[in-house]
Amino acid sequence: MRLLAAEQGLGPAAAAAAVAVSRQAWLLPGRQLQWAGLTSSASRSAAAAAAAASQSGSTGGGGSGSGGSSSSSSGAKLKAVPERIGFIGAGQMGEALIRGFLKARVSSPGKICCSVRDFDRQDALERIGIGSIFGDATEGGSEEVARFARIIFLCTKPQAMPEVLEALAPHITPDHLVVSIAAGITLVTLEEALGEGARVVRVMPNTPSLVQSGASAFCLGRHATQQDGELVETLLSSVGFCIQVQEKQMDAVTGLSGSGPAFVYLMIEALADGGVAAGLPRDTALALAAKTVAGAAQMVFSDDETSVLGMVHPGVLKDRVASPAGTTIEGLAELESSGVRGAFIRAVKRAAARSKELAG
Ligand SMILES: NC(=O)C1=CN([C@@H]2O[C@H](COP(=O)(O)OP(=O)(O)OC[C@H]3O[C@@H](n4cnc5c(N)ncnc54)[C@H](OP(=O)(O)O)[C@@H]3O)[C@@H](O)[C@H]2O)C=CC1
Ligand SMILES: O=C(O)[C@@H]1CCC=N1
Repeated sequence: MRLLAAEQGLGPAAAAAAVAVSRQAWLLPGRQLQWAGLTSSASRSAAAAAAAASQSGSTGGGGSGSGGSSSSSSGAKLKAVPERIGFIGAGQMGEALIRGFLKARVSSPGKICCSVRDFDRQDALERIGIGSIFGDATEGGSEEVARFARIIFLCTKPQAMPEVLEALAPHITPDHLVVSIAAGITLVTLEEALGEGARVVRVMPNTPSLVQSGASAFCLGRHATQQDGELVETLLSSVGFCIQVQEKQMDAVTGLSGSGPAFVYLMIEALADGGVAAGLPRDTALALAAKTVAGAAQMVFSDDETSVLGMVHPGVLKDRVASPAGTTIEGLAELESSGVRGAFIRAVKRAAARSKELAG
């Protein structure tokens, strides 16, 4: 398209517009995109705000800390959530959420409790100020969490969920909202295990929530109210981007944004290896690789003449980097001949399929 514009003697602006037209095919006509409950009419500013927040650094979503409000990563003022929050399991993802909520000041250490199994976990949580730490969820911990909190996050491995749900079920009342982050575990499984009328939300967060740059999706169970959805959205928005999806999309979300950080880390590591191979010291190579990935991701959310719903198509951005007969196109050709694009697609599909398998 760019070549065509040049052949027609168009200037850079007209050429950019021509590229925009070609790239807009990626958005289906009339498509409604929902970002954290916002409809497409508002999503451009939400996406731009998300990018602005992430540009402000790792604490970009952090709140003012006064007056009981904080800022979401979309820049909107969030009210601190008054309800007490319990975590059953607080490992990699549970602790990332706890730290993220605290950093965003959407909750406070006195309003959070955890059920954990080992002393290391207990120490780590005490160091961030959590005072109410209970033992194994299958040995009384769930009862104590249910007594302490009205919102209960289930953050154990999917394989541990049957016994955790069995232990928790007798203590769940209509006042509780149960939020599961377990890959693959369906709303029906959660609702059946927790008993008739249980208010359940299924969430797929990711670990960058720790630094207010998470990407989460959620779906509501049969008995969860709109207010429950708004509450979960408030919490997840405080630690990054959040979007409501249909449950049938949750395995795909898991394969993409749940597992995705690991795929990107592998890419950063490989880029840094390339830098070392080309002669850079390891630390310089790693810093350049990670900053390049972060900056490239932010560019997708930049608002230019080609953007649609606040996003620029990555193909447009890629084309702007690659000069004719330059360095980038040589590297891109190498990636394409190595099948990297297909490898990423297959990685997401395989991870999504594994999420489906975990449903049992
Ligand atoms: N890691 C990630 O990036 C993401 C994970 N998830 C989901 O989050 C969940 C947790 O994953 P992750 O944080 O990685 O796993 P971790 O193993 O790091 O954390 C799970 C924690 O749960 C604890 N636990 C297990 N059984 C009990 C019990 N009966 N009572 C109290 N605590 C218990 C474990 O303790 P112990 O160590 O003693 O076994 C562990 O600390 C999974 O369901 C996963 O699918 C979702 C999105 C992203
Ligand atoms: O690897 C896993 O199973 C979890 C779910 C998504 C990310 N980590």
